[in-house]
Amino acid sequence: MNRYIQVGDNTNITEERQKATFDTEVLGSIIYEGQERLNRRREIAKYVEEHQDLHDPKPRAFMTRLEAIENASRKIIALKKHAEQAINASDPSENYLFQSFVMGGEGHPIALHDLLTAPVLLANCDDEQLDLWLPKALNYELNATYAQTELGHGTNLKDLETTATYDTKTEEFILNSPTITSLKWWPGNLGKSCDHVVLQAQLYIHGKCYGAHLFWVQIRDLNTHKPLPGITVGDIGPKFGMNTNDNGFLKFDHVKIPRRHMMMKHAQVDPDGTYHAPIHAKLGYSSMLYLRSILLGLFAMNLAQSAAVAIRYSVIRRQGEIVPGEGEVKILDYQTQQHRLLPQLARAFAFLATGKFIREMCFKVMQDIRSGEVGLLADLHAISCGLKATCSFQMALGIEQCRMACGGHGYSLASGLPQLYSLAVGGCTYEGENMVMLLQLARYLMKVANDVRNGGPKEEPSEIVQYYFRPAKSTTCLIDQAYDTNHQYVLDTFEHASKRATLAAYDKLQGLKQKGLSNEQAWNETAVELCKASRAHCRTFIARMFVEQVQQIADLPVKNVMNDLLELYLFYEITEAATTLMEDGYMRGQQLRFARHKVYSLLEKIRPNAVSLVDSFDFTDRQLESVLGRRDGHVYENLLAWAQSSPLNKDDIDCIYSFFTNDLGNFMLIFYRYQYSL
Ligand SMILES: CCCCCCCCCCC/C=C/C(=O)SCCNC(=O)CCNC(=O)[C@H](O)C(C)(C)COP(=O)(O)OP(=O)(O)OC[C@H]1O[C@@H](n2cnc3c(N)ncnc32)[C@H](O)[C@@H]1OP(=O)(O)O
Ligand SMILES: Cc1cc2nc3c(=O)[nH]c(=O)nc-3n(C[C@H](O)[C@H](O)[C@H](O)COP(=O)(O)OP(=O)(O)OC[C@H]3O[C@@H](n4cnc5c(N)ncnc54)[C@H](O)[C@@H]3O)c2cc1C
Repeated sequence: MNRYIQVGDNTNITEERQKATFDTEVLGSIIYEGQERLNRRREIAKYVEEHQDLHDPKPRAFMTRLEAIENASRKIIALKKHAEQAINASDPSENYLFQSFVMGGEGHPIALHDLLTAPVLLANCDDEQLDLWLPKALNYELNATYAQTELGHGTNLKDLETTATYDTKTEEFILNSPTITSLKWWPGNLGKSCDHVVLQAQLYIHGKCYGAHLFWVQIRDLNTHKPLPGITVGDIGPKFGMNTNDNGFLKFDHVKIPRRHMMMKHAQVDPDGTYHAPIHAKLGYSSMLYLRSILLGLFAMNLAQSAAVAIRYSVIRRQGEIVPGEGEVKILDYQTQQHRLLPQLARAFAFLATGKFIREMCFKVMQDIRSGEVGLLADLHAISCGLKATCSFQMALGIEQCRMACGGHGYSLASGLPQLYSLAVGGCTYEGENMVMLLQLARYLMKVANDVRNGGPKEEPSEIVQYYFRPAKSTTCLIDQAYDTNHQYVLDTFEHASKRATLAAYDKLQGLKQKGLSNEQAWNETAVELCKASRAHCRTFIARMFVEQVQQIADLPVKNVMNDLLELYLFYEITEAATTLMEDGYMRGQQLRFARHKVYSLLEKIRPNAVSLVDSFDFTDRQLESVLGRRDGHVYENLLAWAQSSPLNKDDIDCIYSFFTNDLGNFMLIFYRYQYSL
């Protein structure tokens, strides 16, 4: 049952909805973790629809960067005025929903503040500091961002150059940017909007460097918004995407801040300069841990949005015949189209299940840290780094695949897909460049491999890596066994691939060290294999999360369709991992062919449910910002209306004609006449 069936919709899409074998409402409540949340989502969306001041005056594709930033500023102010009435403003998930409906993902002047300030303060400030700063942050009396990356260093935090030198005489820190490469570069909303920063700077006391620490620093006057003395700040210019966000640069010239403006929950500096180290050296990196963990759910939604656009469009678009003489088919009937799109949808569901697990694990770790417990920190750091890299990469490729699957119209900004891609692909870079993130997970996996090679773990291993220590049930792949209804053999296959990749990287690393290479040289020469191991481990983890999620579904029709998607995900991933699996003889050609055929038959099986599956996400047209992905399927007439709203169509003046009216134009006219004897 698809609840979106409506009179007046394009019949091509209505007939798709009539084919649904499951209730979109039930799946929707699973996606949004409960019927109540799904209902709230609808209420908030309805509120946004009903208030015109929360809308864009024209498609954002037709705005200049400046217009888009002004529009975003106007809307965020309107949004804050409406918040009391529209949502439970103290509930972060309602706030996030409301903002995403109104603002989209391109950014706005308080995006970073909303995303990070409260979590960073809560994780890093002592009680007295929290009392002073948190209420102001929550009441929007100030607007802060997270200033870590510098012109010269983003990845390698150990070599950040901004200094915070403690002066025992005045009990102040002196902030300085000693070189051009030490300028802060990239922080969101730093360019024009924010007045405070959470600053990562190297702490120096009596000439000794204690590494990067966090400071709370005011950079602009709260009344005039002018930079404070000693501060140079500005926007870094247009980017590949996220252009309504004013990512900025920042330079300090011996700016003084009070001692108590160092965030002192974990590390402290006494008035006399005595330093107290934190219980874990990397606690100051917790904002990255937090964001990497919550980003996975966002990646899932970005991918689902692009699948929603491309799948809906693919049942409207008719092109060519499959059976000559039977008329043009919907492009979704082509196997190649299904093969391009449906695995993206399956991955979106897989990432959603994974994101939920990691988000909950992150909240637990944050809670533990507050009570002085850091036992799970390394586990979460490793897996969240690996998953951030794996999911953002597959999401970005998936969105681009959806865009290309829409042919020419996918190239138009009317599809919404180029904007979604340019926004989403940033996730491969921010919060840690993807290769670097895979290598962080690999560090952790090498410790696991060391235990495997040396007689087992010294202490109970985390649940996430326990499979490395379990003996394999079979030395060959059994995925073609018909009775593998709970997908255990497929999971065994992924586990085999992870173990093999991890141990191969480990053995290579050890071999190189035995040949006399230093740890660092050996690491660099094994880096590609290390990344492979991380990806394989992430694939195993995601697959397990998805299997467990589907196993828990109570509603049979939904469970059936989700099981189809799950199988598609699993067998598609097997075909992707085939080289590794066949390299050691674990999988045979016959099994690879079995996996491929499973994929093809699942594509056919899922095809009738495709539109209803994406409908279950309950995306509003405002959210999708896509003429191709319109819920009512009226694509062509709206493509024309969209094109006609282009400022270029405002009048009939020829741009070349106006060019001819100036001197250079006259010259060009003479030149052309001469050239072509006009
Ligand atoms: C719903 C959400 C809506 C979202 C809307 C999206 C909007 C997007 C906004 C985008 C905002 C973007 C913000 C940013 O990008 S902020 C800047 C982020 N920067 C990075 O991520 C930098 C990447 N670099 C690092 O993280 C580190 O430098 C790196 C981990 C790579 C290395 O650090 P370091 O050199 O100090 O450490 P080592 O390699 O020597 O490792 C030492 C050990 O420490 C462990 N470690 C490292 N980090 C952590 C951590 N966070 N927690 C726990 N442990 C950590 C590491 O594993 C090593 O352990 P071992 O020695 O035991 O192996
Ligand atoms: C849209 C966007 C928003 C951002 N917002 C913020 C923000 O709000 N606050 C903030 O502080 N920062 C922000 N950043 C900065 C971001 O966190 C960094 O760009 C990111 O961490 C990558 O660092 P980098 O730019 O130094 O890349 P580099 O480290 O220079 O990467 C370049 C290449 O070098 C490789 N490389 C680097 N080190 C290694 C290594 N050790 N081993 C192997 N390969 C390596 C990388 O894999 C990559 O291929 C943002 C960036 C973007 C794009």
